[in-house]
Amino acid sequence: MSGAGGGSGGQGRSSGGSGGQGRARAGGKGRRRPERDEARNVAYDLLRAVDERDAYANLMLPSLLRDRGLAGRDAALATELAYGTLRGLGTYDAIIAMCSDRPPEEIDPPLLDAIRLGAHQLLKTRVPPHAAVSATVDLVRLRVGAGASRFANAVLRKIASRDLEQWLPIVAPDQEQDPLGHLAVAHSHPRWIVSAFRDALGGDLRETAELLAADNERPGVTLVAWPGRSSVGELVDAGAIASRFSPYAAYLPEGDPGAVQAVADGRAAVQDEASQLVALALTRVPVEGPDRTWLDMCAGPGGKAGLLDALAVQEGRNLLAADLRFHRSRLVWRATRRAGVITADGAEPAWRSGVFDRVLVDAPCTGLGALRRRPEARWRRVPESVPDFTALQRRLLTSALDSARPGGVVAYVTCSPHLAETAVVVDDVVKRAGGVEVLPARRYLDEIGGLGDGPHAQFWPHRHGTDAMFLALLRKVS
Ligand SMILES: C[S@@+](CC[C@H](N)C(=O)[O-])C[C@H]1O[C@@H](n2cnc3c(N)ncnc32)[C@H](O)[C@@H]1O
Repeated sequence: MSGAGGGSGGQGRSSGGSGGQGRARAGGKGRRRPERDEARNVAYDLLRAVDERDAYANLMLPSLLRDRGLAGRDAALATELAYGTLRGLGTYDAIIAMCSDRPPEEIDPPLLDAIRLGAHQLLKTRVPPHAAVSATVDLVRLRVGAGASRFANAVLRKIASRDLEQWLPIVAPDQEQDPLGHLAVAHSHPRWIVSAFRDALGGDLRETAELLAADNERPGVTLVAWPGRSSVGELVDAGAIASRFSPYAAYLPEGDPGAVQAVADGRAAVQDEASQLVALALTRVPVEGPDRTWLDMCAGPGGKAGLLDALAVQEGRNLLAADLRFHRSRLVWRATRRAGVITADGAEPAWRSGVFDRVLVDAPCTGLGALRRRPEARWRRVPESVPDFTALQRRLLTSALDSARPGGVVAYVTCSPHLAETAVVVDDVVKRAGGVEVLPARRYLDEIGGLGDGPHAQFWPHRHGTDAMFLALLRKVS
């Protein structure tokens, strides 16, 4: 397929403000003024911030929407366009490459982001094709430049000549010859992540495709009713739906969680259901002897600590919550009521060894289990970062076992299903430490189906509607 564009494409001004550009003409033959569409501009600004400043889309978007005065449907549109584009850009770039006279990496980044935004509208939304093309061309005209808008127009018209189903067999590697490459392009994930997911799913490519598809869906909002402070009934009265698995969870089908009174009061919060369940599982394992002191060793920003704290208050236990970073410990302090909160290195603990009855180590990880929530994360992570994480995870789990008393229980948790960060770390540390019993984690998760066959438990977005959270439960025998 021949490329579009010609010499002027991508040579326009780089991204800048739009003020005073209303007199510019639209790209192509049209003589009308380009229209500024605030939802698309916000989406575009978010893409640029992610690219230029390594911004976190989910952290930056709320203030961007607020500053631009977008709410309701406009805010939803801006969010969908930005997140959808960030998630899908692996697929979109493969299609853009077929429709342009230069590979995506040679297109001026501000222009490339705008074209990706247009490609997303054309291939994944119900925006009519002519509106997707003209709105994107207007955006390019206003934000990048006139020459660039002609290039964008030509590329987008080529993209619009087929729908996504028709493009995929053209741009994705053959499914039989290169199944990983096919899944990577068809579901817009880096190949190394597809490979890690396939391994964690026992080599099942069909299920790997289901997981990748689930990663591209917007996750629902799950709330936690902190026991003793609010209840699932209260959340249900506020419009939520009681959850499938956690006795403290409710799904919020629509609306702003901050508008739920219990959340506004700090008696409930937003928390993934698997996050609740792994913390709960730790509290459910019977221990012989005293059960007074609990430790959350990597507690920031305080999701699991919030639930453990509420349970500890109810059951008369003491929780110590630690995090390496001061600002993360402050967030833990805000999320808890009675817990002791400290800034400390869990790998070189400030506390005495062998004193805690229950220890949670929710280790820093690649976060590959939460790709639904962080749309740009899949493109930021690199396989070279895995060994650094696994080295730290080994140190933290070893230290957690050291911190537990004989007979005490340790929960090792990651928000990643990558085997190198999950079972391999646990097997390795258990072997080296000696005197550790591996407990059947599923027994403490109400035997929820689909958590795997081994002693550990692995949640999955496509099976459970949760993040891909991993749990191993270990008892220190001696
Ligand atoms: C996966 S997050 C924990 C999430 C938290 N448990 C929750 O549910 O909200 C990992 C945390 O470990 C912290 N961390 C990293 N290295 C650490 C260390 N050596 N000791 C203690 N905390 C550490 C990070 O700052 C980060 O807040």
